This record gives sequence, structure tokens and C-alpha cells, in this order.
Amino acid sequence: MSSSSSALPISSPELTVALSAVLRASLATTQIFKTIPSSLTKSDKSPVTLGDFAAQAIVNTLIAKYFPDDGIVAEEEASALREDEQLRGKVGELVKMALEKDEQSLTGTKESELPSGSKKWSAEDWEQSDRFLSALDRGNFNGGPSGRFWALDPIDGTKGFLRGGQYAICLALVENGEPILACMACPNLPYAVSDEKPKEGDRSGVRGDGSVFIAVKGKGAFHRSIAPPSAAFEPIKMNSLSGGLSSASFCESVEAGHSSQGTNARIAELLGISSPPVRMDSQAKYASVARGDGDIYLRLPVGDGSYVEKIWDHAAGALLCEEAGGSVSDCSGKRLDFGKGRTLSANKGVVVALKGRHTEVVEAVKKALIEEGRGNLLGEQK
Ligand SMILES: Nc1ncnc2c1ncn2[C@@H]1O[C@H](COP(=O)(O)O)[C@@H](O)[C@H]1OP(=O)(O)O
Ligand SMILES: [Mg+2]
Ligand SMILES: [Mg+2]
Ligand SMILES: [Mg+2]
Repeated sequence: MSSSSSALPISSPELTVALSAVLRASLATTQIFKTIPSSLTKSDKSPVTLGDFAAQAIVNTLIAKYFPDDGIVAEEEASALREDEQLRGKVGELVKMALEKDEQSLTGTKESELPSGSKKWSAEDWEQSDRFLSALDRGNFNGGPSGRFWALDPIDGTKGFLRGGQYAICLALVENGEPILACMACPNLPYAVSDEKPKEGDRSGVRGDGSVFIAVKGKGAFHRSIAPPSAAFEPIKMNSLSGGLSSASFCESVEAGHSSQGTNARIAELLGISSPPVRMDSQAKYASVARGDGDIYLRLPVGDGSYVEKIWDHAAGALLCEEAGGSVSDCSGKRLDFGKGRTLSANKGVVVALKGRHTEVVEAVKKALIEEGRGNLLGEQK
């Protein structure tokens, strides 16, 4: 594996920029996390905070600077900020703070190791609301099956962020419908095994440092502590489950409305798993399973399965797990198709397990859904 950058185990201009982008975004979100962030409610009734807006503006600004021809499929858009001068001002300050931070002291990468940008960025430019709002709105790309684009969730797990739980800044590069590069910052997920997770609602954040994860298709998955910048990336692998599936622990959402906890309990029973689920917000679940803190991630649809998952909620996490030795599918065992546009419209639910154990887990998922009379969620393979 070649290494031109002192900070990264894989030489890739896209990865160098992605790491800078998510670490800058996490500077803004950790600052807001310390206070109880106020939130707005979007048209789908889900919350959004100034952290979500700032993180998206920061990441999009860097992608626009270094890869100006790339589309971005991102969750948020700027209309609420256009109508609210005070909120706009606060977000603008966070964006400026994060973009001004010295590269080497943040990522460990020398400025000279970054690719040449389309034009020299100036912090002052981004204070002007027009440019900052248009950076945010670059996230409106529609995606699709061919070519490349970025998928961004600026804060994944906004409900967790508001509750004082886990959240993640999730960025992936998708090419021809498949994630090929992932970078995920989990500011509240302790890097050191000895560091306890903070209690939910503890706004002082993680004891020790949070974690940042990277993966490149075919080149593996890695993590390091978010700080200090000199920290080296270490390879991660899923657990080998040598004790069999019954020894596995599984992760699920905290939010009962986001996935079917009752179905998960039945699947655990079918697999002989007796340990209770680990509930966690956001794609930190994928990251935890990828590095062996847990073994299985189940996200089965609730009710009639009418909710359609968004690509930014899975692209980075799915690649992390695959590169750490896992298989990622929907509840019928089909691979997730990131080339359908902004949503995973060809898939229902998500099942993540070690490659050699995944089929067995999917069989249990199918059995549980059929028992519940929800075999229709398995599509043609029912
Ligand atoms: N009704 C829903 N069903 C499933 N997922 C949802 C729903 N509403 C929002 N989400 C998304 O689920 C993810 C949180 O999942 P989890 O419950 O695993 O933490 C988030 O990406 C959230 O988006 P957001 O990025 O806005 O937080
Ligand atoms: Mg999300
Ligand atoms: Mg989000
Ligand atoms: Mg959201």
C-alpha cells in the first residue's frame, strides 16, 4: 500500500480532503454539542440543528474547492437559513471557525499534501451569506447509477445529538452505484477501549477522544482518535465470531420508530443470542460493528415498511463494514443499491454481519418477518 501522506495509510487525494472535511465539521458540531442545541422541525417532522447546517456547509465547501465537478447528495438545504438572519449568522461563524483551522494541527496533513484546489479559498468569502448558503445547497444532487458523486449526512443521528447521545458525520464517495471511499467522524464514540462511553445526556462529551473511521474499497478500513492529529490510523476488522453466532452481540437504533426492535428480539432468539441489544444512535452502529465492539447491525423496517432509507444514512457505514470483513444487505439479502437516486428505493431494511455468517442471519431475518406476516418486505424472494 503506497503512502504519500504522513497522516493516512492510503494515498488518495479524495480521502485527504474527506478527512479534512469531516474533522472540520466535527469541530463545529462538538462546539454546539456542549450546549443543548435548539432545533427546527423539517417538513418530514424530523429535527435539524445549526450543527447540521454548519457541518454540511463546511464539507460542501471543501468538496466544491477541491473537486468542483463532483455532485453532492446531502441531507440538508439552506431555505430555513435564508429566512432567519440570526440563525444564518450563527452558522456562518461556525463555518468560518472550522474552515480557518490550520490543516496540519487538525488532520496531521501538510497543506502542501492537499490537492490543488480550484481557487484559493478565503475565510472571509464564506462569511458572506450568499456563498455559504450556496455551498450548503450544493447538496441537492440527485445521484444515480453512473459516474461519481459524494453522499453526505452532516449529522447522522440528529435525535441522538439533541439527546446527548451518539451522532456521526458521514461522508462517502459513490461511483457507479457503489461506495468506494468512506470517512466518518464519531465525536462521542471513545477511541480507547478503556474510555467509557459518556452517559446519555452528558454534554461534556466523550472522556478521552472520539473516533474517526476511513475505508477505501479494496484497501481496508481504519480508525484513529479524532485528536491529536499525529495519531496513526490502525486497521480494523470485524470479530471472527469463533464462538458461533449465539455469542454475537447486536446493535440497533435507540429510536423505536426507526427500526423494528420487536423483530430484532425474535431474530436474536432464532440465532440463540441471549445478550440484550446495544442501542445506539446513528451510523456509529456500523462503525462499532466494523471494529468489533459489536457483531451484527439490524435495521428492519417498522410497520408496512413505507419509510424509504436515504443513501447518506448508509453509504459510509456500509463500506466501513464491508472493508472490515462484513457483508451488508437489505432484509432479503440483496446488496444495497446506491445508484437509485437519493434513496435506497430498491431495498428494505439493513442487515450487517460477518461475511461468513451473513447468510445465516438473513435466513433468521426472513423467518421472523414471515412469522409476523410481513414477508412482503422481502420482495420477490419471499
Ligand atoms: N422514520 C424513520 N425511519 C428510519 N430512519 C429515520 C426515520 N426518520 C429519520 N431517520 C434517519 O434515521 C437515522 C437515525 O437512525 P438511528 O435511529 O439509527 O440513529 C438518521 O439518519 C435519521 O436521519 P438524521 O440524519 O436526520 O438523524
Ligand atoms: Mg441520517
Ligand atoms: Mg442527518
Ligand atoms: Mg435529519
